[in-house]
Amino acid sequence: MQQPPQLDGVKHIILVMSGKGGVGKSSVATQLALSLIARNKTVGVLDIDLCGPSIPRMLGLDGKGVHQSSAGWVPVYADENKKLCCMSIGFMLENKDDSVVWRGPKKTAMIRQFLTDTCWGELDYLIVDTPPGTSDENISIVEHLKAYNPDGVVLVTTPQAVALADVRKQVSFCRQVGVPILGLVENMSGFICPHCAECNNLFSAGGGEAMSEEFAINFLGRVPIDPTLTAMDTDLVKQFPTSSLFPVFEKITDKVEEYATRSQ
Ligand SMILES: Nc1ncnc2c1ncn2[C@@H]1O[C@H](COP(=O)(O)OP(=O)(O)OP(=O)(O)O)[C@@H](O)[C@H]1O
Ligand code: SF4
Repeated sequence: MQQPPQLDGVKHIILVMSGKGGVGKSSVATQLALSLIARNKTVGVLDIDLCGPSIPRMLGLDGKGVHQSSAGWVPVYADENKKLCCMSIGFMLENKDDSVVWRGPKKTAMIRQFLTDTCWGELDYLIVDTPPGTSDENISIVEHLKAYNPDGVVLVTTPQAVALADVRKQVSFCRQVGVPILGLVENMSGFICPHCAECNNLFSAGGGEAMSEEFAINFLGRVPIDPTLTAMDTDLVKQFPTSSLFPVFEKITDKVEEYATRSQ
């Protein structure tokens, strides 16, 4: 398949996936992007969760729209310095609560259009937030990006056994479709007490680390539950650098940058 020309200026492509819904995949994708822009990188976030797009809400961009220019779709910028741009079906719905009820071929066509018709410009990183599991969207994005050699996948799970079992399927999916796995993040791992900022383990911790060893993949880190995160949702871009999750993501981002070695 021909390389989409709109991605010519993109240095690294990272997909964020999870086997199960609600484990914090979009949060991890967003926080990784915010951590990268704090390092002065330029970042694009492509939300291909067509049936449940959450990136616009997470970045406080609900109600914003994508503009059409002569060169293609202009993504929505999330910050004043234009370091972070986003593309999501959520920017194209008349009402944010409208549901997208599409069959596979229409979803595939939309994903292709996101890649080929968006003016991504010069980006250090394009982070692709995917729907949970091994849906049509996940298969399409991997097929479309294959010609472009994505750096790999960041897998997200939670400590509960069922999410860990689902991650096994996701590892197998990545291996079957031939996309490298950059590593695994264990989200909602422990709880930061709002009173004393101490981190307590709610569920047994360490499952993600053990699973990483079992599958010979990198363990990127544990992200605790931070009760202030939901409150930050509306202004995450400004508040994230001062949040308790920022130092956690610094370490995760160090590893992601180290492993994202796709040749250009
Ligand atoms: N570490 C965390 N601390 C506190 N809240 C979190 C954390 N991670 C995620 N959340 C919250 O959990 C909810 C679900 O997270 P998110 O939307 O990122 O999950 P997802 O896996 O992308 O879901 P979906 O299956 O819908 O794509 C969000 O409200 C988010 O703010
Ligand atoms: S961690 Fe400490 S401050 Fe927080 S709720 Fe428990 S006992 Fe209270």
